[in-house]
Amino acid sequence: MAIVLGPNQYGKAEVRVVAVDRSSPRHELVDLNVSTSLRGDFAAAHTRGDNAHVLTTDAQKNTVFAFARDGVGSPEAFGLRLARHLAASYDWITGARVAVESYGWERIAVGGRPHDHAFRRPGGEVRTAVVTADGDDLHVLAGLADLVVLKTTGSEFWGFPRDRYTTLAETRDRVLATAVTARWRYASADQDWDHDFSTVRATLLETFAATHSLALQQTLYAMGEAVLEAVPEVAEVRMSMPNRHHFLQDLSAYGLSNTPGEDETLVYHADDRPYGLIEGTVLRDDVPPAEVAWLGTPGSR
Ligand SMILES: O=c1[nH]c(=O)c2[nH]c(=O)[nH]c2[nH]1
Repeated sequence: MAIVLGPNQYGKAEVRVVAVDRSSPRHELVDLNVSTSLRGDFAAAHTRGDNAHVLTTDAQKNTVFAFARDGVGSPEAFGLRLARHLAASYDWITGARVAVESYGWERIAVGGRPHDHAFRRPGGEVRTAVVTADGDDLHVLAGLADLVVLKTTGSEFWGFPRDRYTTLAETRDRVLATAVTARWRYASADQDWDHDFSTVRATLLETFAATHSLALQQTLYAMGEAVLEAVPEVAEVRMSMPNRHHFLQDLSAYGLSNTPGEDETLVYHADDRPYGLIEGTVLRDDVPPAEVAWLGTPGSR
C-alpha cells in the first residue's frame, strides 16, 4: 500500500476587483469577484514542501488586478484572458480555472436623468417600519436598510489630524461606497406612507449622487437634511452608513500606473472589512423628541 496525492488545485479565491473606465465623463463601472485555481504538477509542494512549482496565490491575485488595468469587458472574456495566461505561465501548469462573479450596478437617476458617476446596486434592499403605541400616542418610524450606492468620483477626504498612528494618505478623488440604512420618524400618524417613502428614498439617492463629498459624514448630514426639507412631517432621520472602502491597487511593481487624473481605467480593491461606520441623526430642533418611538430599535435595523 502506498499513500499518494490525488487531484488537487490551488489559487486565490474572491479577488474583489473594481475597474472604473473614466475615459469619458460618463464613467463605466465593473465590479467583480474573481477566483483562480491552478492545476498541474504540484506534488512536490504537497509531499515535501518544495515550492519550486508554486506560482503563488499572491501572484495570481496580482495578475487579476493587472489584467483589469487593460479594461475588463465581459466576465467571460476576462475569465478567458486570465485562464489562458495562467495555464500557459509554466510548463508544469496544465490548466487553470477562473470563476467570475459580476455584480450589476445601475445609474442613480437625478432629476430624471441617469447620473454620470453615481450608481446603485439593485437587490437586497429592505423597507422597514416600526410602529409604537404608547398610551394614546402613536409613533411611526419608516426606514430602509441596505440601499447600496457608489460614486466613482466626486469624493475627497483630507484635512484630518495626523497622530503617530495615522498613515492614511489624503485624497482629492476617491470612490465612495456605502450601504445606507436609515430610519425616519414622522411627527404624524396619518401620512400617505407609500408616497412619503418614495420621496425619502429618492431624496436619499439623489443627494448621495449630487453631493460632492468631503467626508462620508458630510454626505450623511446632507442626505438627512434633504429628507427633512423634502417631507415636512419627518421630524428626524437616523442613519448608519458603512464606508465600503475601495483602495486603489498599487500596480507599479509590474510597471503599470493607476492614478486618478492620469489613467483612463482605474483599478480598485473592494475591501469588505474592517470598514468605517458613520452614524448620525439629523433632526428639526423645534419638534419634541420621542425616544419611546426608538425603544427596542437599537442600531440600524
Ligand atoms: O469619509 C470618511 N470619513 C472618515 O471618518 C474616514 N476615516 C477614514 O479612514 N476614511 C474616512 N472617510
